[in-house]
Amino acid sequence: MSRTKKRAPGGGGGGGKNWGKGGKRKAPGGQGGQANQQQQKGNDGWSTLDMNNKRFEAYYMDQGIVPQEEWEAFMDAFRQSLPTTFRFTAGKTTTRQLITQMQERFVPELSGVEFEGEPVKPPQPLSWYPEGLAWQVDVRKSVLRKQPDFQNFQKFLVNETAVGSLSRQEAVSMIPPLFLDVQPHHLVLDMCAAPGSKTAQLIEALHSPMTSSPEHSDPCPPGLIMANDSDVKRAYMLVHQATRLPSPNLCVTNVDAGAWPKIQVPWKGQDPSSSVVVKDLKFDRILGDVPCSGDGTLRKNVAIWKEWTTTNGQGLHPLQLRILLKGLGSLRPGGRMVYSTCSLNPLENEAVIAAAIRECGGKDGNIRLVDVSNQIPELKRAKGLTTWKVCPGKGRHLFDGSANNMQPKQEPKSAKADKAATAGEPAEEDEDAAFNAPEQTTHRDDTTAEKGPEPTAESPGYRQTLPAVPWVDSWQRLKELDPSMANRVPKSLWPAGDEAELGLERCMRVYPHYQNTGGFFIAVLEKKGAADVESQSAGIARAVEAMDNGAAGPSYGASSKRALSPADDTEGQEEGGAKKAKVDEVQQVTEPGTPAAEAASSSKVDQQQKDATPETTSSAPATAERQSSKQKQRETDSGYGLPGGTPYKEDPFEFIPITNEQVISIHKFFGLSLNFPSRNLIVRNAEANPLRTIYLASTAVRGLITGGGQGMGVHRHFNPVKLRLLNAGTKAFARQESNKSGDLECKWRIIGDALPPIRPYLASTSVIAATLTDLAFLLSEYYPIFDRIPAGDFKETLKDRKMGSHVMDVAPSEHESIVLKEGIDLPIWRAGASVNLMLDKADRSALSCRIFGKDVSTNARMKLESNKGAVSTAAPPAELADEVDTAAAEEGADKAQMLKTEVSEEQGAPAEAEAVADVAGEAAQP
Ligand SMILES: C[S@@+](CC[C@H](N)C(=O)[O-])C[C@H]1O[C@@H](n2cnc3c(N)ncnc32)[C@H](O)[C@@H]1O
Repeated sequence: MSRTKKRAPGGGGGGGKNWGKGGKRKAPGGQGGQANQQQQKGNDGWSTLDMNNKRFEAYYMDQGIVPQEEWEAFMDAFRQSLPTTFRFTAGKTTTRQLITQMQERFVPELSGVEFEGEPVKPPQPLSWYPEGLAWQVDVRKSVLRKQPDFQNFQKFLVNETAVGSLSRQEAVSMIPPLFLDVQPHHLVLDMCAAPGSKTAQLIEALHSPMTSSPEHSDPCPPGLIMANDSDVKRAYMLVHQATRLPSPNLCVTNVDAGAWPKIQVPWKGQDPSSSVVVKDLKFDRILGDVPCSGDGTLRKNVAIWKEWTTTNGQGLHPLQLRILLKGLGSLRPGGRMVYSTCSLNPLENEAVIAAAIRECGGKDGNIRLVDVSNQIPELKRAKGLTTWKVCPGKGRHLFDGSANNMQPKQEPKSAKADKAATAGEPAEEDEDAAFNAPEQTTHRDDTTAEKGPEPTAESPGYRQTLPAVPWVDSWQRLKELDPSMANRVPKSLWPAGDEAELGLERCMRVYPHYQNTGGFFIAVLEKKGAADVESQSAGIARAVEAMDNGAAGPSYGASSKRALSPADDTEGQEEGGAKKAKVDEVQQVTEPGTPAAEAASSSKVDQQQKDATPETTSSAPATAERQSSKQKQRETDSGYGLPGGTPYKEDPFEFIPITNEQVISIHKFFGLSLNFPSRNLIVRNAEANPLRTIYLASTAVRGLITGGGQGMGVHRHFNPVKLRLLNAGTKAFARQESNKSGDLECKWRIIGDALPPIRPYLASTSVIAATLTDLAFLLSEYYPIFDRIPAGDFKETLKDRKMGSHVMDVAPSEHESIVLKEGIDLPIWRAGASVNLMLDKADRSALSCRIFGKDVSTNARMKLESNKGAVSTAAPPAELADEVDTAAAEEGADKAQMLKTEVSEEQGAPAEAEAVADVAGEAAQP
């Protein structure tokens, strides 16, 4: 059998030169030279691990996840490193330019490049991703970094990633959001969102559904994206990521999705005479990209080869089911939820989907799997399984006989264990360790081996060379064999016979050999009901507007008080006769009297969840007793969380009164039109006082923050406490200190990232027309005093403008034979005698490379000069003596630094900065 670059059946994959040089070594079992005994080692140190795991092969071969004739291609693909894949941000003004740059510059530049003596295919768009937005290069990241041929391309990727125009993301990870079909008016929940690759796609889709064209982008759509993660550090990663894709519609929360709370919001019907009432928030779209064993990521996380055991997946099943049920309970009729994992294991996939549908009433209930087989037809995928096998825990002790011929024991385990204990014999569980131990036992005896060549992976005899798996036919059978084990294992792991009826074939399995990717599982579920039911975003907006106009707010009354007890507040919110999705739903899918919920809570993962998330099921008084007075004091000092829950230390989210003098000065200076959503401006202090940063939120976000009734401690509103809200909206205005502050009419500048949502409301007096020549000057000039600005309209208009923040509107134009095809808006600061482009270093470099094909910014020049030992030491012109600090402060600060400063100054504790630093090295997950 050749272990070569066999082209994958799915086309497009497997054949690229994206793996290291294969070395062969003698297999532990003594039969060398086969693909499954291959060791991968590239000259860039790709991996020296043994990429074999016979238990893995035996387990999945028995599950029948791919046909025998594809087995070799399937396993072979897993042993190769992943290609590099990335996506351009949909709907940004730069997106089309960047795609053109790929086509016209990098595809030709990288054609004919070789790696390890073989040609590498030039970058190509992923055929199944809309609008040519996603691309693939058939070399792994480390090669891109090290090979000189890729240097310019690598720089391009780094620059554009830093400014949010591009996201590196594994191809399969891009799939789930595509099936959600997010629209601008949708209320969207991403239940397990960190580190945020898919959240980014959801944000993009909300603003510009699957398009590369900025004309169809809505900078402040009616919908909402709520990105949640139960791990607080990872949730702060989401906050950090959000700075790359600023959106007024984004909220970041930090709760256990398996105990997703009921959220109340103000709502008003379409009838103008109706009053504002309270509604439970129902989402139009939900993504449940749940925690999983991750064996579909073998190509990236090579340690899994060694660590994988048959029990990896099943411990997560209860948590996955709880999260899915909570999601389905929070969906509006006609709403859609996508459940996904990067695991191949049916126990984490089809078994979870089937149990959830059953729990919601089965095939006649209110949840159905959507047939998406005609959507994204270019994406090759396999159907979901309608049957699978279960090997519960370390089940080997349940059997007699050789590993290849397991017979159920004659006596139930418990009786035998008792006897053994009496006789002082070792516990039989030791045998399980043997099955799951790293050594791989092959079961061809030596005589067979001598008889002929080893069967190839695609021949029927191959399975005999792998260990047997201790499968148990049903939960009832397990109960007969080992009642105590059965008590700890959920019945919902096993197929119940109704899988085909439930439509499990509609699930999707993506395998690595199909299109040179990792492995992934995706299921699209829908809550039955009219798909055209109005999104709650419209009712929330009507309610918020009515309250702005003096209508009475809703009465949260007793329900709000009840919500103070988290134990009361975790029940499901089904409509239309669906069963309630309770926190203990796992219990309901097991044999009566079987405490499967115990199994759930005894699983390691669950325990970790409990450690990391609010104790939402504990009783308040009991917890209060446990708290030391010191801890109580700390909580009082730093904010409040739910009683008994993790303290919630965030500064409050306060909307600034529109009568605030700073808001009035912003309105006047920028000539904002009357329909600018001034009421949606947030600050992070209890006094609602604009000190350094003002955030802009969408109306749906305002409804969410102000809903839920009265808050606690420093928090005026309850929802932020309940959801442990970490971030809302996007930074819009920053206070600009200047030596000439006294002369400023308005001390606030527009933050560049927030230009898209603010630009439509700006008066023409805040915008200054410019050309590419003016932009080239501002990018490359150390001291951009008025006298040095190229003669023209920009210079003349600028001189007449007031000191402060303006927008430079660069029209399509030409400079030194470089053509700018599409106009761009950029923030500038008009100082006393100079003007500055208000972009940080990364933005300047990226902009410069994108337009001029090289970095012409002062930053690059400074680097170059310092390398040559000739840094410009010329003093700034006298005109700038009292204003250089304004420019330098802005230009010198990169985003991360700005973020840290702002966080530590505004939030008292630099929690976000710390979290970002802690997780900085973490690679984006699929
Ligand atoms: C597979 S990752 C999600 C990847 C993410 N969707 C992306 O595309 O970047 C699973 C995430 O779930 C989070 N998680 C684990 N248990 C959770 C729970 N009970 N509730 C919410 N999030 C949870 C983990 O912290 C982890 O960040």
